[in-house]
Amino acid sequence: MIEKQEQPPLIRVENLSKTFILHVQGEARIPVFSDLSLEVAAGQCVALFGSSGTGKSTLLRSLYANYKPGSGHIWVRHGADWVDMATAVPHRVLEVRRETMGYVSQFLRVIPRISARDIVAEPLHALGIDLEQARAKAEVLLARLNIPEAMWDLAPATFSGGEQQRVNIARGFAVDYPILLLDEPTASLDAGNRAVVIELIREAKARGTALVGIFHDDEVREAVADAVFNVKAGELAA
Ligand SMILES: Nc1ncnc2c1ncn2[C@@H]1O[C@H](COP(=O)(O)OP(=O)(O)OP(=O)(O)O)[C@@H](O)[C@H]1O
Repeated sequence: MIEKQEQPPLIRVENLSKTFILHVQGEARIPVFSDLSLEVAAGQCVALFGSSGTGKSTLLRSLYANYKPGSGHIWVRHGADWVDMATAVPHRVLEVRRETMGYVSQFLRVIPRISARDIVAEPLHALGIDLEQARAKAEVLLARLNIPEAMWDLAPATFSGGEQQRVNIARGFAVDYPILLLDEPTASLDAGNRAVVIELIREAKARGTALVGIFHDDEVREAVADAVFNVKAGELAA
């Protein structure tokens, strides 16, 4: 029997705690989670789980260094180094985001007058990929996500919610990041486009990407997640 090769971890969360302090409301304290530890390996997809308000989004945003945790570490494998996103200086955070860690948020940040094609191509071009090559990859992704060709030259400000979300997903998958964070990537998609997103996630896993996501859709979670992390209990279950 051939033993399954153990994959190396790409994310190591250690004893992470977060309390929001509302300075404009009399220093009110909102404890969200404490002492969370979690490892995510190459090729593994971990779904964050918990009822509304347990801190799934807060954890995901902390991994991306949008929020600063109160204590603990978020080690991410960045090339040959380990970078702690909890303490990294801003230029290091930006470097990790550019090269190592992608993030698909729920909503597209539209940029006036920039076409859908260029919004998707931009993260690749930022890595030094030739613009025409980056645009070609953007077109493949936009086509897979069923954005009609006639819309590729348009700025997505006027697109529907689902169309904007699909442009956002295309942008998130443009670069083959070693780590990808997904915040409800299928929230406003129909069944056909949900299936495309499932395929994209499976392809990323096969390439060795480590994924952490929030999937409210049971069907999507079951199709892609290898393990579920209960944010309230701080426990990982297969
Ligand atoms: N920027 C913020 N400032 C203050 N409190 C916040 C902030 N973001 C989240 N919270 C609080 O932290 C707690 C966790 O919120 P979070 O959005 O992480 O939960 P969630 O599990 O993702 O919920 P849902 O499933 O409803 O999206 C909530 O009580 C929320 O009010």
